[in-house]
Amino acid sequence: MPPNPRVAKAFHAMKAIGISEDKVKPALKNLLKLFDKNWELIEEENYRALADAIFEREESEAIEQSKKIVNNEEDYLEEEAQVNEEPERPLKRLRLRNREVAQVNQEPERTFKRLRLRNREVEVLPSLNNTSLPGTSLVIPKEEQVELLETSLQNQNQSQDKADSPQPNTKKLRAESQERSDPSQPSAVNKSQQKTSLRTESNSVSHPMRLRDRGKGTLSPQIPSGEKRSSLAGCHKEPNLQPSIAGLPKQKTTTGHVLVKEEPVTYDASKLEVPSAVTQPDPSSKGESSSGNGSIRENNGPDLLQFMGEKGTADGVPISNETRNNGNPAMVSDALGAKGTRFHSLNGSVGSQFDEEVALLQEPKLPPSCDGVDDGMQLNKKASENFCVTDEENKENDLEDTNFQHVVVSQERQLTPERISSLHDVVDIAKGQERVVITLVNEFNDKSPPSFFYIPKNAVFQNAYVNFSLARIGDNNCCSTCSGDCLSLSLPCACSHETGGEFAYTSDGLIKEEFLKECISMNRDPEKHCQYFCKECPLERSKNEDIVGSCKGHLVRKFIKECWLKCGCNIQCGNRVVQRGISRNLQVFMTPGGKGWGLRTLEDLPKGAFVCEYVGEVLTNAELYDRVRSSKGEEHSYPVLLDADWCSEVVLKDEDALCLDATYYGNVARFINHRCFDSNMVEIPVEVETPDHHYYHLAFFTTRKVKAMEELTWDYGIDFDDHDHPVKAFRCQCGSRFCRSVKRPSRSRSSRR
Ligand SMILES: C[S@@+](CC[C@H](N)C(=O)[O-])C[C@H]1O[C@@H](n2cnc3c(N)ncnc32)[C@H](O)[C@@H]1O
Repeated sequence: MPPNPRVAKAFHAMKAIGISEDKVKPALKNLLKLFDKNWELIEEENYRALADAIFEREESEAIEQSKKIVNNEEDYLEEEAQVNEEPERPLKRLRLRNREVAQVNQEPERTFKRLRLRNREVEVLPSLNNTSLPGTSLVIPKEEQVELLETSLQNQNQSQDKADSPQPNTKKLRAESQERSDPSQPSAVNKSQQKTSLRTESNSVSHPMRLRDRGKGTLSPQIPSGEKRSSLAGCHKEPNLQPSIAGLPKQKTTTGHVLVKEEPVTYDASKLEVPSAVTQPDPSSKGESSSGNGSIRENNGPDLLQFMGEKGTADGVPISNETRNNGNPAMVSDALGAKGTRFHSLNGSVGSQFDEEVALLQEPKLPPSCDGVDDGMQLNKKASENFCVTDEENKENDLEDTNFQHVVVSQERQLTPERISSLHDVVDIAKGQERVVITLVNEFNDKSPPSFFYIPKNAVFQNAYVNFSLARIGDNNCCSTCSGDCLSLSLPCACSHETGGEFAYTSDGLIKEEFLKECISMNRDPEKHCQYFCKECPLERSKNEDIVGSCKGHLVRKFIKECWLKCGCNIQCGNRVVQRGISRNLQVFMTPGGKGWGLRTLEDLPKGAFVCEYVGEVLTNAELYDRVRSSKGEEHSYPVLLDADWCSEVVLKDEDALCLDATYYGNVARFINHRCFDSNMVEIPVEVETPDHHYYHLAFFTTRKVKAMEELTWDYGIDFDDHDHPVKAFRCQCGSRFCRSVKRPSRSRSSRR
């Protein structure tokens, strides 16, 4: 049955004020009954009746819940009141919002004790329905908690007569809400984003992370087109090229960064701060991903978005709405009505016809890992300590399945609609553009997510020359006579030629063991692998056009070659993994170790699993160089260097020397932090649209099994000793025992890389 457009409109109207479908559905159903399906009454005054019904429903649920809590704790409290007369109110522990607090009890002082007890015991909010997602879990700043508590106490004092007269703190809250909803006022999120983008005191600058196969210098020179260059084509080994650059003889990438964290470098990754709140992935999500069901939303088209000549990204000026809406990218800091924003699906039992209508209207359900919040669950201390498992920790301790009992604090339901709308983007930072929902949580501080446009595929910024023409793909570069799944062929097709006559993938969609091993080795021990050396290296020239340093070498990398448009196989072909996009349950989270945001997996990942691609703007190195110079200390995500046929005999033009920058346009990979040497992911170049390595995709695969909740990391290849580089490296907090930024007198080269 086609969806009832009126239901859809009602959902849409509620969504616009931050109310998710699962809340709308039962209320709408009731109203339809109540009004005998008279839609006019519901639609009046922009669905006012519906909004009221939802809020009333919430309130009565809260009252119910509060009553339960009161009953449960009554006895204990009596005891506690006699034994323990704590003089100080442990305000900081309290996380209840005023409405709920006000409903707990009519006696303020007593309520307070109850709250204190409850928070001490469990630090969990009462009775939360399943509308909360890990991605919506945000801790209320401490000051706000205090404010809320005070507000609630005053509310209680006056609750007998339910007077309408505004109370001081309520006023404050209202003012805050109004401010947020007032379009003329920047929202709280936007304010902090502004703060981030305006930060000038720091010395952050970007630099491209170089693919280790392709050389070392990072910033491209301003090369006049047509200038004759000589380079040495061919491959020869030249180990110990730069003994002075310990640990990273082939790459050096450095960066300065805005937020050089003051926290000490920790080598023991297990000593992590206990979080105030944690989220729980649904155990049922384990091992599951949407990859298995073959639901593909977008692919088969060119894997590159063209944004030729877009202005404003280089200097961080946000792109206009029209620009955004016409293209795929969606700015993550957007407020209401964002394309593809999803809310939690319904779970209530609702009547038949309505159900069908609603079911058809619903956007895809969130992955199971996103909705497994157990209401009122007690905080399991062990779980909270383990909430964030570092790869080091996991490797060494081989954590048994820890049955994490993660608890969400401060959930969606407690927030005002205004607040919800300002935060709702964190439900899916990909804004519906990936096959999975990617949530974002901050359990440590009140930092907002960075402002950037989420794009699921690379996009050309301006000058980069990327040629996708079908004519370039010859018979040897595709398998036009294949059908179905190329991996099932007894004799591998032409698309396996580049990987030595064998496909890089197993039939389970993982990278083959040997292939993976070699890629890891190339990253960890580049000196052991074949390199090219340019006579005159464009990357070196970029550092200093007057005195060009010698080429540091360009690794001859292993590439994955995937089937593409001219191939006869289907999109489910086992040789099309990266182009199908992200299929794993991932989450952006605030790391506790001073590295800022990071990316973690919400499900166990096997070794060799594709996680995500590094997506960003395709820039020429010259453009990047300009960008870095003009960014003047602005925080920059890490650019990576792409191939430029460095060693070819032809003259390299500016538009041939490419890199990817995810600072202003990027995907989830822009949140992946660096870990020296033993990171749990490795980057592997993937050739999809082009038959050469001029432009390619950079994909991350796991180097070992990765447990759910572990942070995902990769080795940026930074040379922390490269003080000559125009950009300074950040202070590494990776916690690896092989950390290259740690000064150890006896550190040998091999111990570092
Ligand atoms: C690609 S971004 C990663 C996401 C970033 N943490 C954020 O909050 O947006 C790279 C930046 O993250 C920080 N970072 C990444 N790995 C780090 C590490 N091991 N130690 C300290 N900071 C790190 C640095 O500030 C670096 O410039």
